[in-house]
Amino acid sequence: MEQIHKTLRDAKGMRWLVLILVSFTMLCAYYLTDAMAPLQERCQTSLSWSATDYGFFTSGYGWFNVFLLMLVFSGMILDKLGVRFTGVLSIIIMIAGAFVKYWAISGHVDGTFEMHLGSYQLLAPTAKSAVVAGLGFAIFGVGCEMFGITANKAVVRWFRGKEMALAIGLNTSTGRIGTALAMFTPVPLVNMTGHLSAPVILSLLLLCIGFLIFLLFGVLDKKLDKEEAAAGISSDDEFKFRDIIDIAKNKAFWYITALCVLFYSAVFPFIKFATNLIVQKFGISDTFAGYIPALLPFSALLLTPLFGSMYDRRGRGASIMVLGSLLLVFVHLLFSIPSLNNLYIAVGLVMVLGVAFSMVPSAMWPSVAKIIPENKLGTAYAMVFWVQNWGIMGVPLLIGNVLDKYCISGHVQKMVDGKMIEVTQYNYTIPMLIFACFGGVAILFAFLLKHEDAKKGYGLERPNINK
Ligand SMILES: N[C@@H](Cc1c[nH]cn1)C(=O)NCC(=O)O
Repeated sequence: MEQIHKTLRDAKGMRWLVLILVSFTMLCAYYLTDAMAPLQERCQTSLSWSATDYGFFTSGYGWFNVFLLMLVFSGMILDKLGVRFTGVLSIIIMIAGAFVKYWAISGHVDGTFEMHLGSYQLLAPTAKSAVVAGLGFAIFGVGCEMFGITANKAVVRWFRGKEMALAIGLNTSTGRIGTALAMFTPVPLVNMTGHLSAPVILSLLLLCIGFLIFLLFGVLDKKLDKEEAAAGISSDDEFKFRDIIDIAKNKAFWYITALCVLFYSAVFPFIKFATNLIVQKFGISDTFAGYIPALLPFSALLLTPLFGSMYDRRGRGASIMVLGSLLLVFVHLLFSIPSLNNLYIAVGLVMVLGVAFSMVPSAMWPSVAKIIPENKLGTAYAMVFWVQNWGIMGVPLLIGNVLDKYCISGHVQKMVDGKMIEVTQYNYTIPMLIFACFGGVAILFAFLLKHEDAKKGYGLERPNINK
């Protein structure tokens, strides 16, 4: 019988199985990334965290990635040692980070912490539990970002020339299921168990399952290696320092990176504060308030593959990014208007934000693969993520500080565990305007990217599927 499939990746079922295996761990990783977001007020009442403490802890995700250049090293490890090794390493790091985070928020750490350099105060008094939880989140962030670039590279390897954008979109979408679950399960879990750390324990369990599932992917990927070697297909994966210079010389790469950091700075940190925004602005209890931001990843998880598939078949990647950035600004500006405090408006705006949050990622990540050759892709994704992590780290810090300095609108007494506790109220107008500004500059870079593509012919406006 004539041989139909040259390698495993030519077998459709195998490609999609690989996607499922890689994506499950993505779901677990994204769950823990946002699992504390609906618990901002609970952290205030149970651990005495201010908005600044919460912002400080949230910024932890990027500390090691940014300052220790862990993301850049992750890219090098990925391009040098491959997706299987890097994937396993990243999951182990995530588990270690999750454990530290669990330790910090489960009542083992008390008191406050401050840091001085001579007479200069580096860190104002901050809840020690927020500092240790931030350290755990920083370790987890290294693993999570390492896994993100590994998953992207694995998917590109298995899907290039096929349904690449759809596959990347579906992989991201599975991550969004994790984010959606993180929006509405933590509060019920804490209520049920009486422990603030319950969602983190669930994440630890999920990550261990993700580890086992990723090992299965490793078996298939190794088989593909062998088949490609036998067929004389070489994967020129070796990392060279020159790669960083080559990538850095590419103007389109910097436009897409700038768009990435600005766009995501207006989305991921927004998610971290969104539950509290809904509580404060729309007067809903935090048990239900998390359901509204959950609509954001929900709509994104349905629409990201749709836009990915559109991009595969029809092209228009750069235009999709422009439109997505415009929608982002529209939503944040409307959120900033104090009189627009009707719950239906909140639901509508979050859903439109979900559309923007589908459009930009579904076009952005496959576009990187069109601008940068595959053998440098691990390093390229790592460099984009590294810049993006400045935003993921810096913006929550900024918003937390702005809230405590300029946005306190009052205090209310709430009954928590049988005790009356004073809870601070915030007005979110200034934070929403800050998010809108990031979106405004993102639009500019989306246009610059479109223009550069028209000049250099990267094919961002062309379909991905080879006919
Ligand atoms: N670098 C990641 C950041 C992230 C957020 N949640 C988990 N990881 C990223 O940008 N991933 C791509 C995406 O669109 O989620």
